[in-house]
Amino acid sequence: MTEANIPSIRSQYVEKLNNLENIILICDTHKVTSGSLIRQRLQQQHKPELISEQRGAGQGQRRNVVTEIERIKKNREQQRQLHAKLKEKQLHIMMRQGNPNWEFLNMINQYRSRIVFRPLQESDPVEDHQITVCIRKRPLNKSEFARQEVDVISVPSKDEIIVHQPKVNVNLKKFLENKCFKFDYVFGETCCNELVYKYTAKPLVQTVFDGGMATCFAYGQTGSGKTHTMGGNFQGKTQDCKKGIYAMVAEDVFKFLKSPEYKDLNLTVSASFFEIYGNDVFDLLENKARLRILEDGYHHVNIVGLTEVAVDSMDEVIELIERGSIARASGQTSANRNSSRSHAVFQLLLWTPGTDRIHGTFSLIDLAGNERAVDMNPPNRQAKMEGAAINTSLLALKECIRALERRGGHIPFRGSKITLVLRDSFIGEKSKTCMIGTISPGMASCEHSLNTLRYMDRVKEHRATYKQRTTS
Ligand SMILES: Nc1ncnc2c1ncn2[C@@H]1O[C@H](COP(=O)(O)OP(=O)(O)OP(=O)(O)O)[C@@H](O)[C@H]1O
Repeated sequence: MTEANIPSIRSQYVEKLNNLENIILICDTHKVTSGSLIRQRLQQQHKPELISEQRGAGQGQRRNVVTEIERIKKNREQQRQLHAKLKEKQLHIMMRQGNPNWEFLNMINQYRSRIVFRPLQESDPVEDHQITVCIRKRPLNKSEFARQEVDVISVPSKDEIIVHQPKVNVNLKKFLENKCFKFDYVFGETCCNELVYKYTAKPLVQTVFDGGMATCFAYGQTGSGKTHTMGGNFQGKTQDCKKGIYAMVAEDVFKFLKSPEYKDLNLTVSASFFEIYGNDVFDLLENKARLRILEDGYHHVNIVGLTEVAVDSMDEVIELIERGSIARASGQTSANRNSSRSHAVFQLLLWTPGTDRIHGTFSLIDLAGNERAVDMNPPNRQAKMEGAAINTSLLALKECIRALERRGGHIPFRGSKITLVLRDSFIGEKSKTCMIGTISPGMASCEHSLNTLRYMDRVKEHRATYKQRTTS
């Protein structure tokens, strides 16, 4: 090989890479088409009437099912191979473009190539827990792609998550610390809000109709997807509130109300939406009016003057969610210009008719960004106070949930305003809670992601397990 040959060899190499990219794209399109066909067929086969017909039809049909399963298996294997090729291609592109973190990317890809991925699927059973702790990883966003951020989070199975933490030792040798955590469910970047809802808040709707208190929290770093999960998908700057857990819960509540089992109870529904910033409560349905929390002689905690709107259709609920979300984002209080500094609480209350007795309550909470609680260098006194208040409230919350799981003993709900307001959710046999930890996948967020996972791990200490391995 002479020097003169180098440009022509390089252009041949680039051409080959481009061909490989085209082949992968074609295969990918084919895979999607055939995948959806198989899914359609399987859905048809699972219709109850068809299943009973199939039973009668006997051996021939059974053979068809076996062939179909084999085809799915083959398809899954092809998908895995394509996935591996795509990752390899991504690595080549990053190396060509001079990504400073390509060595870490290479190590992560090597690690992933040894994992057998088995993510959560719609058909997986929903387990019954008093406290459900789960994690959701969001995909890399446009600006992270532009910064050539490396995705350091892997979701190998429906209940495991691995953080590939990049490290450099004293000899300047780069290596990874792969930290593996286990939770009730882990949702990968391709999971939609509907799937997250199915395994988290949906099972708690029954609790409310059984006369209990249900609570669902979204916890995580700013920008990790808490509002996306609770309030709904963003399309640009506009939020589709129908696609969030707030709205999905309301939809199921209305379905339950009409069901033969609960129709005769004639329960009515009301909704409220407020925000807790520091030690103050602001009404999101009333121009962020400042409210006071008082405890009556029966130890009932009341938010004095909170707007509660009677609702009996989804349109009314969506209107309230939109109104509250806009008020939260607009930041009318001079102090709180950023939604990530406050906890937002959306509540649906079921009332027994003709009385002032609450049958059950569903509280949905979009918590403040947890990185603010650990900010070691706040820019000013106000940020320092904010950070301290968030830290105190998140610690108190963790202790209250742990006390709920221990069933009995001291519940430190006076530790913060959020736990005081949600006091009733931490007592009683019928209370159920779900925590969704949200994770940003980028390398720059690695420390914050680990903090979120450790916090969630401690919420449910006796069940979650934690392993740590180091590879170089
Ligand atoms: N699972 C996801 N899939 C696709 N995009 C997502 C996902 N989660 C979050 N995003 C996007 O990431 C961005 C930040 O998400 P979001 O506003 O929900 O974060 P957050 O944790 O609520 O932040 P903050 O604490 O500031 O309110 C949004 O543009 C959102 O659309």
